[in-house]
Amino acid sequence: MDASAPDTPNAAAATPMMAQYLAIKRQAGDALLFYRMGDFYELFFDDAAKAAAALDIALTRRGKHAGEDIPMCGVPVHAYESYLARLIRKGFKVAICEQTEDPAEAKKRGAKAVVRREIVRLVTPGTLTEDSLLDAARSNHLGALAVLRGGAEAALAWTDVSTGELYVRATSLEEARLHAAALSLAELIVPDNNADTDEWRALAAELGDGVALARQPAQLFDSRAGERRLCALFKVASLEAFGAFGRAEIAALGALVAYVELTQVGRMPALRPPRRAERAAVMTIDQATRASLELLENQAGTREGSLLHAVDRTVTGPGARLLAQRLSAPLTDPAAIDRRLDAVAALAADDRRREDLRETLRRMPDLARALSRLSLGRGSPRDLAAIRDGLAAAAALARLLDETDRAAGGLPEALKEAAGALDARGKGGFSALARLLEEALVGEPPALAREGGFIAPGFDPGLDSARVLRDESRRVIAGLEAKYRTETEIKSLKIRHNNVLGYFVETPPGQADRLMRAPFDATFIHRQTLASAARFTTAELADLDARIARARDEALARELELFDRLAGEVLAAADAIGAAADAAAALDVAASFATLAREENYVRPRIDSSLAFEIRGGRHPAVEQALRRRGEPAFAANDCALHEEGDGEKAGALLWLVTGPNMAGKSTFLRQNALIAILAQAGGYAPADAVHIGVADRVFSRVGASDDLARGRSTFMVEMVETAAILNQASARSLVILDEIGRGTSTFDGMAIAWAAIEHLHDKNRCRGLFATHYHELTALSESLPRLVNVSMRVREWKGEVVFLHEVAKGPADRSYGVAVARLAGLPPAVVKRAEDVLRLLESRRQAGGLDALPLFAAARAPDPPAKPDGDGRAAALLDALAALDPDDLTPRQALESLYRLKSMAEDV
Ligand SMILES: Nc1ncnc2c1ncn2[C@@H]1O[C@H](COP(=O)(O)OP(=O)(O)OP(=O)(O)O)[C@@H](O)[C@H]1O
Repeated sequence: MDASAPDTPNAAAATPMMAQYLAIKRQAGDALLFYRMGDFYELFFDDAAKAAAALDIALTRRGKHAGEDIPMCGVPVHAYESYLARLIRKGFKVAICEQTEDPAEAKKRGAKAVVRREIVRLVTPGTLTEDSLLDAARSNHLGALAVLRGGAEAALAWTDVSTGELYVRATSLEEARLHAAALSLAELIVPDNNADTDEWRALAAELGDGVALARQPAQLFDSRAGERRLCALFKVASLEAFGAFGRAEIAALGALVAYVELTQVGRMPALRPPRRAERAAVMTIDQATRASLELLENQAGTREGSLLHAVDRTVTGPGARLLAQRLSAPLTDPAAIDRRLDAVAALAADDRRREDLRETLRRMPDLARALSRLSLGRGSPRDLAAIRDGLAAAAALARLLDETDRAAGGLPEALKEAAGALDARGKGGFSALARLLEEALVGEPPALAREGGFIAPGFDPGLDSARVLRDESRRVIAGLEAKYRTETEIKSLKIRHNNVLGYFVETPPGQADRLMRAPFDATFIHRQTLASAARFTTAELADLDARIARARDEALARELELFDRLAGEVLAAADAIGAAADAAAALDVAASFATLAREENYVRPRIDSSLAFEIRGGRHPAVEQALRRRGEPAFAANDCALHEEGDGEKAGALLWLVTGPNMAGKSTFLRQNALIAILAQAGGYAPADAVHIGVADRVFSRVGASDDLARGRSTFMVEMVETAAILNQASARSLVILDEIGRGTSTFDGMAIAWAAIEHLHDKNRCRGLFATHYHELTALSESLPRLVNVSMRVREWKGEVVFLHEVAKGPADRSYGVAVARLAGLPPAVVKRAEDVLRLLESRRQAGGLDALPLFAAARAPDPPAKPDGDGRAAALLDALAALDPDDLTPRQALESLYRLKSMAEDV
């Protein structure tokens, strides 16, 4: 919002403080301004109205401006984080404005001078660092998208300010959507001059509400300025040191760094040198597929039931974040996948050592986030303690890995590297820094440096003597109190302290006279008489008071000096500490996969560069666990083979067409195979008896008929747009899962589209794929498509009820059982009954006239039964009459009559 907008007054008629407020508000732009006044951050005008509504706090008034009341609300400084969190979550940006000079200094300029204030930080969704504002288990990515030469060149750069990682990837605007989805960005910086093109609008729509868009001036994306900014930040003469970056990549990195500088108001987090994320190295998974497979969260946006939730056995926040990242971007290089799997295998083989490692990991604080806060000058003594405890845990982890190495006669490469990084072997190690922090800090330091008390006694002689003076003075005061009591013979005399008087002598009012007379009036100076007490000072006490205050200030200043020194030592080792933090997270992920494999009986997948897709006894990770939690029968494992070797007609990728009734397990089967591929390529073990997969470059998954009303597209339109994306993009290496595509339109249209789509996937894309459908007619496709295999979910009928076996069997399903399922679901008996009639009619007509004669709507409207039913019709009528009876509802006489009626109907059949 512009400060000159009609709802914010201009500065002409303002008081000095209001003039200052309005000037700062102009700098804050559209961010809410938290204007520091004593113990509160206050918001005024429109900001106040917005914040009061968003936070559900009182909107009041403070003074007048241009004759009008000024709306105001405030949040207490000591509890501001929780308010900030709520505002950020609701999509606001917040500019924090502090007093940056001592009020006493301001007074020197004149009685009416306003204390200097400045914005010290702009808080946006992508630039959070506080633990209370961050989810320990999720990365918080800030991205910048640069587009050059009208879209011919583009790059996406991203960072997690809370940990300092910095990446960039050359991309196209189209692909940027995919990357942005893979990263689950919290905020994306885009140049404001592009905002009105169709592509950008499409991008913004695709990213949805979860991502805040920060529109920034196009100059921020200037690649030459970006290069200078990056060289200055990383103190190098040329960026070549980190790799050869293209102009778009530099522009994106430059804009990202500039935005961080802008929001952190010059204080840079300890960003690591930029690394290029290779495009080919990871599996591409678009947003629709992520949502449909529920990779990190379920459709409702929570974790339960997601793949991540089912497989997460990590014990640290950074481990959980890394696991989420790996599941979001599985690898495509079999050698790299094997490196990860080797680490999991080594940890799965040794339960005791793995448990020791996990026990140690549990004590591991979030090193990366503590480090980042320290580098931003937002660190606290607790962050120093986190580094101290983290380094101790890292050393213990390295020792445990070395022991495993000796015991197992060797370690896989990934674990060896982790051990090296954990104790910074080759970089001089952490022992000196660890010892320094160990000696310097108390066990559990307080949260705020400015309150002091975090440096351990014995560490610094200067601090110790200041503290001795302070403590001794306290003892002297106790001595003084005893002395005054004896001298005055007032037993209830006390020495007390408050902020106004400092130390003072207090007596009951009745005794006060005594001190105001000779000889005591020479020593005691009267200050105050209250109803309950009289207060005095003495010269001795005043002197002591001053000494204590001096000692306290000295001690505190010394502690703050030591804090800076310790933080400096930590930051000097930032790279090595960052590498140790990464190694611990990777170890946590490997141990998590190993634990999962042991607990849930997962196997090591075989991953190579073939086109194989062979899964024996596969299970759905989330459904399997959910069934167990609910005490239901165990999950039924199923095989899946999507590739035929050799050079016969069927050689190559296979498409499986899965038919079967609703609720039989089609969707579960489809998804479990995609999830196994993702889990395996992320470097995890898989829920199956055996897995052999030739790496998939992309996984596509679509579920028919899911509404997307939020974006105003019809169900069917969404389905078609998404199906088009698959048909246009799937390669022979891709894995495609289509669940009930075509369901969103009329039967014939839907079936025709599904039919054509399968043919295209079979002939043109030649990918591996699974297709679930209700259209039994599609099973006829296998006659013309040699690599299409019909399978179906087995069900058994028992006493007119369907029993789901959840087994995948070769061959098409015989019929749909939809009506039987409807009965199971509790549809009113009359409706079930009517549906059965309609179904029978439809089926008999279909047999007579073939597919073309399927008169769906005519049948549904079929009014009266034929006047003279044929034999079949009479049998049906008899069954209907029987079904219409409710034995519990009949009198004996009615029952008898019914029996006669049925018997006579039976004679006609
Ligand atoms: N292999 C299995 N073993 C045990 N239970 C299963 C299995 N597969 C699915 N189920 C159970 O059956 C339920 C229905 O499965 P699913 O949603 O996959 O059926 P569907 O055939 O796709 O149904 P619809 O056509 O209605 O979408 C699941 O929620 C799960 O509880």
